[in-house]
Amino acid sequence: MIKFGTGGWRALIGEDFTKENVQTLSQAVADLLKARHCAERGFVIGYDRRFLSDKAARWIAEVLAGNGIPVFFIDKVAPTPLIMFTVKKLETGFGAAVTASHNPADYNGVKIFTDGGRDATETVTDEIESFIAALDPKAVSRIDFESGLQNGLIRPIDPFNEYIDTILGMIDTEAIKNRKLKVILDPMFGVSKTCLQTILLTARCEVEVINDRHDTLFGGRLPSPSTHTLQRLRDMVVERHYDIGIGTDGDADRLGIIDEKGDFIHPNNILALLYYYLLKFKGWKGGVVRNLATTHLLDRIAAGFGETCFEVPVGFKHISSMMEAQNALIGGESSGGLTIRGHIRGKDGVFAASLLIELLSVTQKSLSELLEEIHQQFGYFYMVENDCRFKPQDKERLQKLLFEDKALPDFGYAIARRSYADGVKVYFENGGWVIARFSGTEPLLRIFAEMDNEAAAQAVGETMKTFLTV
Ligand SMILES: O=P(O)(O)OC[C@H]1O[C@H](O)[C@H](O)[C@@H](O)[C@@H]1O
Repeated sequence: MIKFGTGGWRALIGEDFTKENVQTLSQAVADLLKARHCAERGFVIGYDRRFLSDKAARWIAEVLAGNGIPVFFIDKVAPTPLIMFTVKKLETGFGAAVTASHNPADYNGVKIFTDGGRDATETVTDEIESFIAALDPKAVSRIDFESGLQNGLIRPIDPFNEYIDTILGMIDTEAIKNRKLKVILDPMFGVSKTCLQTILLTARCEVEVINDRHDTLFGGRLPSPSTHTLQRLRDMVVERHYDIGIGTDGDADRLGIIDEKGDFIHPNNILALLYYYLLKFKGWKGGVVRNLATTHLLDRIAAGFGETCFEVPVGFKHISSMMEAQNALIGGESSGGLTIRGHIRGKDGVFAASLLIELLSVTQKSLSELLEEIHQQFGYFYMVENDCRFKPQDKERLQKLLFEDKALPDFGYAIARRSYADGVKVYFENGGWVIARFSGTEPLLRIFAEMDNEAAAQAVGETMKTFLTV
């Protein structure tokens, strides 16, 4: 079965991620391009370092070329944001990355991109799913990859320089050169190294890279930057006195940061740091877009500068749409993805990391100092995440309880309102909140709680978890 979730189609290799399904999906994409009369604009394809990614990228190219659609093929492992950037640059209108992003190693998948280098909206993925439903698997048209190269329908491209130079053009490299930062990079066996290392070296940072060999098992860890998965990076930052440690997820659209003390900077705080920096130090104007499981510290910063914070469901496609509608300055999620106005409309871990390096250089402050400044000014926010696995037979019970009965436990705080825009979110009168929602990328129920102190956030999260798991 091919079903799109929060960020593209992801499936277990050998179960649903099969050659046949990849070809079926590609034929449906070809049908969509023809139906929308944009087939002649072509299609960008790139892939990450996962098991079968390079082969699956060729399977997609063969079907699109078999349908007469010109394919721009990035024939080396590439960060997802670079592929999105290429969709924007070549104005193809559509493109795809073979990746399962931060999922476990036995997954792979396909992300579909649209105009301006952004994640396909639900309307587009719903349309692809309906083309799949209507498709006779025997009706897949394909040509061999080699024939596609020969007849020119498949064109190998190398957009690395343009992407790297564009990012270098967007950051203050002179300020970075003067600061002479010591940076350690952990690509988590993924694809960020070439771009990020080149950018940092060009800006004369001292750079060390760990975990960069090709290992489709990601060193046995989940390729998702977190306080646990970046343990080695944390140790090295402290032992070798780096100014910053940068971790990127499997396809480099998300990032995790370790500060000079070895502390993991939560993506919520990365967003707060960058938004505050752009407003205060660069004097830029504009609102911020966050999903409903991301810190409300952003609302406070926005209000402090006379700006607005916009809330959307989880999924970067929603962030992109709202950023566009509101011409917002920055948009991001607590899961570690962000972008800013003027860059691609999707999240970019390489760009976000480069901007943080600029922030360190321009402000001449450490991340922890700057974060303290923000907290002193706008208050303290603590978020806890309690993911729980549920058995498939339990999903129905949970859905009924939460969305039909609309039941809730007693959290001990007065409730201001609730939202059912994505899962259930309860907003307390004191500014705190808790959310429970089904992940669209993993078989998990995600529970997040944010309060003004850690103990309260833990307690609220636990109350929700106990209520749902008994
Ligand atoms: O919480 P989930 O539904 O698993 O989504 C977690 C994340 O997955 C992907 O990376 C999406 O691109 C993000 O937009 C989303 O925040």
